[in-house]
Amino acid sequence: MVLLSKPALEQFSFIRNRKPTTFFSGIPLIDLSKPDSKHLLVEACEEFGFFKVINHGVPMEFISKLESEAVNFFSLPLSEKEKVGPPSPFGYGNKSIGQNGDVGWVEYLLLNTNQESISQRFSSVFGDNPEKFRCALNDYVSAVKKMACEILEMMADGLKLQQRNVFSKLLMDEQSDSVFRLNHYPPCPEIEALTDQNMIGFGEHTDPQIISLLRSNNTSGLQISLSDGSWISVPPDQNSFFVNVGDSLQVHQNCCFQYCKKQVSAPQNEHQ
Ligand SMILES: C=C1C[C@]23C[C@@]1(O)CC[C@H]2[C@@]12CC[C@H](O)[C@@](C)(C(=O)O1)[C@H]2[C@@H]3C(=O)O
Ligand SMILES: O=C(O)CCC(=O)C(=O)O
Ligand SMILES: [Fe+2]
Repeated sequence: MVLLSKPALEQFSFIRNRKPTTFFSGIPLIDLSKPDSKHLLVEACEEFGFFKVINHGVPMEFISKLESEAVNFFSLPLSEKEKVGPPSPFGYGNKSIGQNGDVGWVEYLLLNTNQESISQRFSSVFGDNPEKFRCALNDYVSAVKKMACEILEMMADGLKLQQRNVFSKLLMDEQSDSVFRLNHYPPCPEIEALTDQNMIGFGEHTDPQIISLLRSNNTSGLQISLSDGSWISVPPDQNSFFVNVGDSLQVHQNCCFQYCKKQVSAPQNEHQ
């Protein structure tokens, strides 16, 4: 029998002392079926950097199929899952996140969204029916990419940029480095009961991409940091997607968004 004493547990880098935060109700809501949402979308990117989308067009059938395939995959014995790991950079990972030695109480599959790379390496793992997993992945990833393009094009529209596809073409490029990540946060009741603290699944970070689209089953835990440095809990919603502005868009925002604002608010001055 192995027992972890409290001081030993405190050494655990998975556990932090962050106080639980209350659910926040002010997350901007964007209805993708309304063309007028483009203005709200730009505002949400600028002011908040995080928003929730509804009427996103990703069929619930695709979402449920992928979720059930993911549950099957993560239920496999560790030795089976490790056949497609470690992520270098793509594949199955467990607790180690990224190349900088970060750890979390999470296991995941990290894939390139390029269809070919999704279909190759993983055939051996998906048990009796690899086609089923592959198909669920392809359907889901294609539908989410379509939604991401719609969001990026609405954003370009909202900014009155001449080329509507200025952002979305980066995603549609065959060489696009967009990634798909399937995170599973296993329960850890023993340690949580002993420490009275929640395990950190995926520690504090920013996403380097343009945008990240997040969807979870009805599980709470996602937190975001506001510009004043406070952390808030995002109320889960399994029927919606959450969009996080990544570092690359934030860089654009700092120049392009401000520039476009000037263009919109003082067009005459621009010509003088
Ligand atoms: C801890 C980390 C994992 C990550 C690189 C990072 O240092 C911080 C950002 C993480 C993230 C989040 C979005 C994507 O899943 C990812 C592939 C990325 O580009 O940034 C991961 C990185 C990773 O898993 O390597
Ligand atoms: O799993 C989540 O809800 C968020 C994880 C995350 O931030 C990421 O994968 O970049
Ligand atoms: Fe992230």
